[in-house]
Amino acid sequence: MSAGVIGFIGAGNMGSALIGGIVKARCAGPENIIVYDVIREKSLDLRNRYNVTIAESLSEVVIRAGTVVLAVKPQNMSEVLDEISTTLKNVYESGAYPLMISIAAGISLGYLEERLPEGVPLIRVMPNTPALVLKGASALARNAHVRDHQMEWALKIFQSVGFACEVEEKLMDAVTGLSGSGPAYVLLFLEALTDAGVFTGLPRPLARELVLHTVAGTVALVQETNKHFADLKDMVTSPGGTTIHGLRVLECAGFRGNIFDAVMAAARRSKELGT
Ligand SMILES: NC(=O)C1=CN([C@@H]2O[C@H](COP(=O)(O)OP(=O)(O)OC[C@H]3O[C@@H](n4cnc5c(N)ncnc54)[C@H](O)[C@@H]3O)[C@@H](O)[C@H]2O)C=CC1
Ligand SMILES: O=C(O)[C@@H]1CCC=N1
Repeated sequence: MSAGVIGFIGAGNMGSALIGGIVKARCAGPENIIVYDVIREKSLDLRNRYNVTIAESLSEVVIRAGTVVLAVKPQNMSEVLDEISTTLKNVYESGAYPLMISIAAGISLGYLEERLPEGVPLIRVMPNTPALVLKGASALARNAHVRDHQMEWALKIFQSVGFACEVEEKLMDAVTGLSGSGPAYVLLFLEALTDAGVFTGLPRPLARELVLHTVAGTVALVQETNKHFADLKDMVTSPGGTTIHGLRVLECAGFRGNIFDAVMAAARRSKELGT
């Protein structure tokens, strides 16, 4: 096992987003990243793009990596854990356990502990897809076997692809419903806003540019002024003007309530996936 080697089990949307981000941010060189996916084309694609190493089996990742990221769907987690459990015991007999990191929605530390040998250091993470462009948001929760330096290393990995912080595990379902699933809500909004621009007569490329600059500019406005969202909203909203007419339609359609419901539904699903 090499301490600096990061192994990935699963190279789908999220595994590849993290690998791309880690390489771009130079958190680890491609020579220190090893990947295994049951669909070999996915690993080959990553090797073509980033020059990372391909493993021939799950066990090879566990044997060679000091940190192993489990990036398979929650539904595939049980089979993966069964398969790596024995290898983990063998690795321990010749040294120490690798740090195991799961990014699977809903899969709790307790679930992982039950299926892996006693004493394995485990971190549960909820990242999101903007990690691919180093703008991700991740929350990390650890079990009792994770030492501070291991947590710092894991935070460093996820900070290399954006914002990352440690939270108590009881907050993970809420984090999943908000920032894990959040990019999809935002993209739906961006798409709807663009379509609305097209509906009112704007050429699509222009509508898209206006939407992207409006959203990026608004985020920058909040970050730079640090003002409350409502104060900045009021700045846009003239008495009897255009904005208040638009806002009224959104309020009457239950815009805020729908967002509450969406985040709650996703958080509930995260909880269900872990049971
Ligand atoms: N997509 C997202 O926005 C986010 C996903 N997640 C979590 O990340 C995990 C992965 O999600 P995605 O990347 O979206 O899914 P995905 O389906 O794109 O990727 C999963 C990969 O795992 C591979 N796989 C399945 N069984 C395997 C096995 N036994 N050994 C090795 N590889 C195997 C599949 O071939 C696939 O490439 C999930 O647990 C999800 O909850 C977390 C945060 C955000
Ligand atoms: O939809 C999902 O289950 C995953 C977890 C968070 C974002 N995507």
